[in-house]
Amino acid sequence: MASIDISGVKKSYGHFPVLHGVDLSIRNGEFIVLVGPSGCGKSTLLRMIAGLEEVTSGEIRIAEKRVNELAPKDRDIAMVFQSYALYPHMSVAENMSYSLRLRKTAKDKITRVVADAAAKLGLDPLLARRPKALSGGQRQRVAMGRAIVRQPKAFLFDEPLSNLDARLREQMRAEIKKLHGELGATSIYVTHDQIEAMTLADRIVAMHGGVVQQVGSPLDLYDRPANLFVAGFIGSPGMNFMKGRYMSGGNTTAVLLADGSPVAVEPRGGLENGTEVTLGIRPEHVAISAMGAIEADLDLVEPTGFGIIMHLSLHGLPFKIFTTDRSVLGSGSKVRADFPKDRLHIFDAEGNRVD
Ligand SMILES: Nc1ncnc2c1ncn2[C@@H]1O[C@H](COP(=O)(O)OP(=O)(O)OP(=O)(O)O)[C@@H](O)[C@H]1O
Repeated sequence: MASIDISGVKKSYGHFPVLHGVDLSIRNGEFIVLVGPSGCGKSTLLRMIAGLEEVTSGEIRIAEKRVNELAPKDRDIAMVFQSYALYPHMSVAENMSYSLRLRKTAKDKITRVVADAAAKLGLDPLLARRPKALSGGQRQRVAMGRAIVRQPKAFLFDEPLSNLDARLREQMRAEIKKLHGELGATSIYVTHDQIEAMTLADRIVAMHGGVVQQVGSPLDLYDRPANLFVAGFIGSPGMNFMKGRYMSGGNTTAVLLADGSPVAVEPRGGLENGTEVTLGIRPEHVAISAMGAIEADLDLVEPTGFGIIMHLSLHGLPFKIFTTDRSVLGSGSKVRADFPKDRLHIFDAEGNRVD
């Protein structure tokens, strides 16, 4: 196990910059998830840590040792890919033991380590099979088994579950989390799936356009998103945004929306009167109420079983409410609601959070 330190890391392909300077310190044993939309540079960052891509500038240290110039095989890390990358002509046991055999590890130790990993992953009955006789989930487990037996300093995961169907993904996600609890190994996991990021991470690194937008615990990012990008990316259905002007005077502080209607907010010391802001509220935090100050037109209702997503228009703009109260289904074409003050987020003209 090891800490991983990334300082001032930049990457360009030719003249095209892909990462604009990443600083990140990962503690020994921590589970870090790099999350962001396609093209944000998360795989490039992971591949640089693995040694599969050169670092253009900056430094990467694993267990406090600079690794920029080290070949992947000398970095003592294990990578688990979405494609599994198993050897088709080898059995499960042979696939799992391959790296140890290469290192000329003693036979009895190999047997013991492979048996341990197989037991942890529920692979005992499959050890003699070839990969083609396994399901996608079982292959993914073998890929993890192969990583575990090496007892590396860190595990790097590149979208390992994206080839699996939704139910299996959920199951494997829980298994990876449980395994991390048992092994306590430093792990970096890349995904574009924010649910995977929320459920797995000790800390999430949210990326966009080659820039780290926020680093924090899953609930930090959910409760206090640093900017509009993180606010919109984390949470499903996504946060509602409304443009307006911040007004504070006397006993009232409000954001005046485009149509002039006021939404009462807590005062924000850093904002001047009249500043343009974006107000945000999550669909699950809107309080439906017959006496509510906000009135919106109901366009569409999506019952998900667990709850109901209501698609509305508020002053002509799309707006969503999520509720588990089924009685709203009979509520007609208008919905009244309140925005609880403590659930409102305010972002300044640059899109940064204001508290
Ligand atoms: N070998 C390469 N040569 C040129 N550009 C590249 C190369 N590899 C990646 N890029 C570009 O770098 C950017 C970041 O790619 P990267 O694969 O890291 O994104 P990502 O966030 O992992 O996206 P995805 O989820 O789609 O894999 C993209 O714009 C991509 O087109």
